[in-house]
Amino acid sequence: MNADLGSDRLLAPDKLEAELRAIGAVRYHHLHPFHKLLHAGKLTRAQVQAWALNRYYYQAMIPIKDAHALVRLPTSELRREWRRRIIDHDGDGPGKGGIERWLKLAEGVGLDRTYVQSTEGILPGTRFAVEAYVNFVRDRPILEGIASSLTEMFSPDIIADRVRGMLAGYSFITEETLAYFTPRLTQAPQDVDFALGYVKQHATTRADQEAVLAALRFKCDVLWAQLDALHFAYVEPGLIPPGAFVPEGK
Ligand SMILES: O=C(O)c1cc(C(=O)O)c2c(n1)C(=O)C(=O)c1cc(C(=O)O)[nH]c1-2
Repeated sequence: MNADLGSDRLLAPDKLEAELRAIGAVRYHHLHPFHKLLHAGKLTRAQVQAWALNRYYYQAMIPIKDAHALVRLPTSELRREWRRRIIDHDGDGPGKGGIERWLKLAEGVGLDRTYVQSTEGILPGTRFAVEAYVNFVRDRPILEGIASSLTEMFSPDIIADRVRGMLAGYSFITEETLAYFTPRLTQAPQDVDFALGYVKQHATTRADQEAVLAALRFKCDVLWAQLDALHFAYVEPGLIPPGAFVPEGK
C-alpha cells in the first residue's frame, strides 16, 4: 500500500504525475501474458483473430465513452478538445477514422467485417469490462473520467513494441494491416497532453488526487480484464464461453 495514503497533504502536480506513471509501470497491460505472447509472435492466427475481434468492441465503444465525457465538459474550449477524440475514432466521413481502421485490421487477419461489427462473438469478459469503462465515465465526476483516459500515457511504447513484434513474428501480418496504430502514436500523446494537464490543474484536494489515482488503477483493470478473458478462452485453459467466437479448426 502507498505510504502516502494516510496523509491528507496535497501532492505537488509533478508528484501526482509521478504517482500516475508509477501505476502504469506495475499495472498497465504491457505486462499481461497475453500481450507478451502476441508481441513475441507466439500466438496462432486464430488467437490473433480472437484478439482483433474482441478489441474491436473496445474501439467501437471509445467514442461513446468520449461522448459521455463531452456532455459534461462546461466550456467550448474543453468540448472542442474532447470532440477531436470522437472524430479520431469515428472519422469525419465514411471510410475514415480509427474504428474503420480497426475493421481493416480485423479483415487483414481474416475476419468478416459484418461479423466483427455485430460484436456477436465477443467474450462476456470483454463486454463487461468495456461497459464498465463507459459507465465509469458516464457516472463518475468528469475529473475521474478524464483521469481514466490516462492509460494512454503508456500506450505509445506498447504500440511500438506490438507493431515491431507482430511484423517480425507473423507471416500473415503486414504494415497495412497494422495501419490502425500509426496515427495513435501522435494522437495518444496529444490526448495525454490535455488530459494530464487537466488532471494536474483540477485535482486541487488530496481527495481529488486519490480519486484520480484510483481512476487510473480502475482503467488498468479494465484493460487487464479484457486480456484475462482472452487468455482464459483462447490460450489456457482454452475454455471458450457459449456463443463466443470459435476459430476455424477448433
Ligand atoms: O493499443 C493499445 O495498447 C491501446 C491502449 C489504450 C489505452 O491505454 O487505453 C488505448 C488505445 N490503444 C487506443 O488505440 C485508443 O484509441 C485509446 C483510447 C483510449 C481512451 O481511454 O480513451 N485508450 C486507448
